[in-house]
Amino acid sequence: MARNKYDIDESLETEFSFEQLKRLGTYIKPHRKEMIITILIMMLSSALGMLTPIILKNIMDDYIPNKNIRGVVFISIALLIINLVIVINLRIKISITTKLGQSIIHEIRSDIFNHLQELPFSYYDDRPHGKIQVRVVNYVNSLSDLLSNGIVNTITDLFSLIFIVAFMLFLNIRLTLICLCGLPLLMILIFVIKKRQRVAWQISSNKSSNLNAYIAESINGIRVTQSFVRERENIEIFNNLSSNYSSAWMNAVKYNFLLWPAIDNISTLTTAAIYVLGVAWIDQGISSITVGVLIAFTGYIGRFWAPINTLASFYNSLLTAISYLERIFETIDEPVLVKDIEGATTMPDIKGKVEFKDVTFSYDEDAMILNGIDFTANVGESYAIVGPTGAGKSTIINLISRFYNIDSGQILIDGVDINTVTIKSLRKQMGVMLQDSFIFSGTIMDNIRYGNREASNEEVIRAAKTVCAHDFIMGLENGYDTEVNERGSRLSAGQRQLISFARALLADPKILILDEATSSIDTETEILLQEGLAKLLKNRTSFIIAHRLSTIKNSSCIMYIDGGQIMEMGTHDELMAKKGYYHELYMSQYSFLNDDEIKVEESIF
Ligand SMILES: Nc1ncnc2c1ncn2[C@@H]1O[C@H](COP(=O)(O)OP(=O)(O)OP(=O)(O)O)[C@@H](O)[C@H]1O
Repeated sequence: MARNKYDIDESLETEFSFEQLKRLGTYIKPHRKEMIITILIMMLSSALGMLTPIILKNIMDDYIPNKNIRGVVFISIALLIINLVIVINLRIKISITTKLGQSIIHEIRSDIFNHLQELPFSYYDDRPHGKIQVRVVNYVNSLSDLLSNGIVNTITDLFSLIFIVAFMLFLNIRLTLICLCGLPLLMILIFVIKKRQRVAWQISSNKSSNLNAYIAESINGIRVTQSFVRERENIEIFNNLSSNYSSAWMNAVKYNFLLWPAIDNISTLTTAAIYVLGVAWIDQGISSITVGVLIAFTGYIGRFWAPINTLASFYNSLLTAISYLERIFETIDEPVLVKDIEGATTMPDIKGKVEFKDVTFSYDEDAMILNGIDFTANVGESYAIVGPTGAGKSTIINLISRFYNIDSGQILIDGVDINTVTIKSLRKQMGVMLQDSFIFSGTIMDNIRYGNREASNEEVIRAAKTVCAHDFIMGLENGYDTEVNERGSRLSAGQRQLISFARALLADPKILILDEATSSIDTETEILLQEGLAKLLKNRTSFIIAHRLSTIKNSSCIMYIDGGQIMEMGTHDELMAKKGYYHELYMSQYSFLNDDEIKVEESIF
């Protein structure tokens, strides 16, 4: 998929596909027992409801003319009991269907969320997160009505309709045929608006997705917005997207509203025809039509159009739901591009040799990012990757953990091609600290333990001490049990980095990847950290990206990357002596210091 953003509509499925409904059926199938019970209960209610007009007919044609008071009282009690049973059945139905709808919704939502956990970085690179979120929350929620009431009501109403028509035919065939004349008219209307109505709902779901994407983006970027006083412009964009959504929704709902008045009119028309013709036929003395028959029949007309109304409303929600289902299933079906190959084996215990053999990689087909990367990192050595911004440094380290598939070449760990082992067994043995040191909502302890769920409190604290995070954590009101918000907004950038640093260490990895791990850490803490880091890096192969070159001066090897290629490789001294790219970069960082000051600065680290 091309990259999407909040003001770009997602593509629309063109054809109405019953596949979506068939798939929805697979979620409903395990609950068929409850569904059948509810349908049976509702059919009983509907059959009982059917008796009322027949009973009324008997009162009119028989009991009243014959002054049968006992019969009238008896029938009234029977009607009361019928109504009571109907009410109790309705209560049972609501309780079962509400639970049923919610559990199906939970299953669909879990399927999307579970799949999202598997999808590679590239999926998230390509679309706004708000558009993903709206599928998991809003779209799935919007199926609630369809699943909890829609299906049961529809099946029950279909049966009711069959009962009603049977009762009507039993009462009088002529009058029944007049009533049924209204149906073809309704069918024509549904056929005419069907396609437009479906597209209108698809457009509405797109606009709601755009709006959500923008809201999510604005919330994430609120600090920048306020710093650059962009609130007015943001409100304008929001108003625009919101009004687009409102108009799209109004347009879609307009089609839904077409059906009810149409049904009302057709129903009134047929009822009027039945009265006029019924009275005329009684007048002509047609024996099968009595006043009682006419009254009973008009009772059935109301009951005949009520389920049709519900069926039409089900049809409306079905079309709405399909536009959401398309998006939901699209996410569930999104191919997991970075996945285990067939027969993938478990990565043996890693020792730490990492080889890149002529690796090429691109995020988008038309822009090559890495071009022929070739290097070997030996067990237990530290490799620094430096170079200008956008050179491809983070990309290289993302490939070691196989966050993306490479285009060509090979990446080997201890001689094993990482494509041939399971991703889980590979990543479990890596300690990765990415540029974005993400903090999850929860305690500091939980956040560090993210690196190794089995780690004891003591191990967590030891890791925090190693990276010099312990002191600041103990300074928080509840120490390690202090609750932090999502993204760690109550922590400083450096504190967040220290926590994610500890998290990476806790996994006790043989390969450690640190992307800008110390960029926000003050010099004093960094000096302390260097000590811990030196201990920590011992016996581990590490890859460190750092713009502050003092941090990586002691690395076993420094790679200078530019334009997706390794331009230079060697120790700090070798590269300085070479007076090439690295030398230039180093000198540019310290150009404000004279030679003596550089010596002092260097001696610190
Ligand atoms: N998810 C992505 N999709 C498309 N292009 C990307 C993506 N991430 C990075 N790029 C592009 O790939 C190139 C290399 O990016 P990378 O993040 O590896 O650079 P870097 O050397 O780590 O930069 P910096 O020092 O600024 O972090 C850049 O041109 C960037 O625009």
